[in-house]
Amino acid sequence: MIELSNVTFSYEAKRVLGPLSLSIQAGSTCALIGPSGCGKTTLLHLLAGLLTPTEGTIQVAQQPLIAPRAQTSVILQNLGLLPWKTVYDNVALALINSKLSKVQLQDKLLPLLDTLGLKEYSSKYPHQLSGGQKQRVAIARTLITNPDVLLLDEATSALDEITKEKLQHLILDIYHQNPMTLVFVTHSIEEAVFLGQTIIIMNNGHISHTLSNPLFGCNDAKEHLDFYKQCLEIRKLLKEDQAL
Ligand SMILES: Nc1ncnc2c1ncn2[C@@H]1O[C@H](COP(=O)(O)OP(=O)(O)OP(=O)(O)O)[C@@H](O)[C@H]1O
Repeated sequence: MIELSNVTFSYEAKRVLGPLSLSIQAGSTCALIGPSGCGKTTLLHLLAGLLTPTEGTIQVAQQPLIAPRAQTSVILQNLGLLPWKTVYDNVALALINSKLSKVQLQDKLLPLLDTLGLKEYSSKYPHQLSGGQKQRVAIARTLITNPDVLLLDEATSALDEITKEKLQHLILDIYHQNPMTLVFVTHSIEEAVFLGQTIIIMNNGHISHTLSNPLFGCNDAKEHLDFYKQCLEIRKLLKEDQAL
């Protein structure tokens, strides 16, 4: 689904990523984890087509990626909600080019807002929402277009532990209902192990480790000791990388 071949990226003359080759299977989930500044967001922006590789190529769904794709949805760190639009209109914005009638739009939007626990907030503005509610609006806006690739940049980072867990379960449920290719940047080892089928550890613009995660997809993973063993393994690798 996603193929990177010898990709590098430089901001002005400074190379911050690569060369890096990577293959992500269609319908799988992939966590990107690593220390601050190692290039996770840059990689995600490249996958979104928001940045163009300095060298190398990226293919998504067998097509060269030369611009953002309509079927790829992205939630960036700032969420990109428009403060002057209501929850409903922020989500509806994703379908602005779809030529749906007002009623068709409502039929599509209201069930999704309901699923995400946002129906009662549909006429509220972003500043009237909590951090977790804003994250869910951003997720609703991306899901309404049925993306085949979903890219998340620290989607749960600003949230308290319980809200974070709820959102992680919601992301897993959404994935189970409609498995898209999900790539997410996280600073949380637990989030990587809970949501990542493949866990990619990055360091200094390179991939230092790629792990396949047998615990992925299990709703009650956090009830099992193996989950924490996997977390410890990743913690160890991250520490080893930083000691280099
Ligand atoms: N617009 C920019 N211009 C110049 N350098 C940049 C720019 N954006 C990022 N960088 C540099 O590129 C490198 C990678 O940044 P990136 O944001 O991809 O890292 P990250 O792993 O996502 O970090 P964090 O976890 O802190 O969000 C860093 O050294 C950063 O300073």
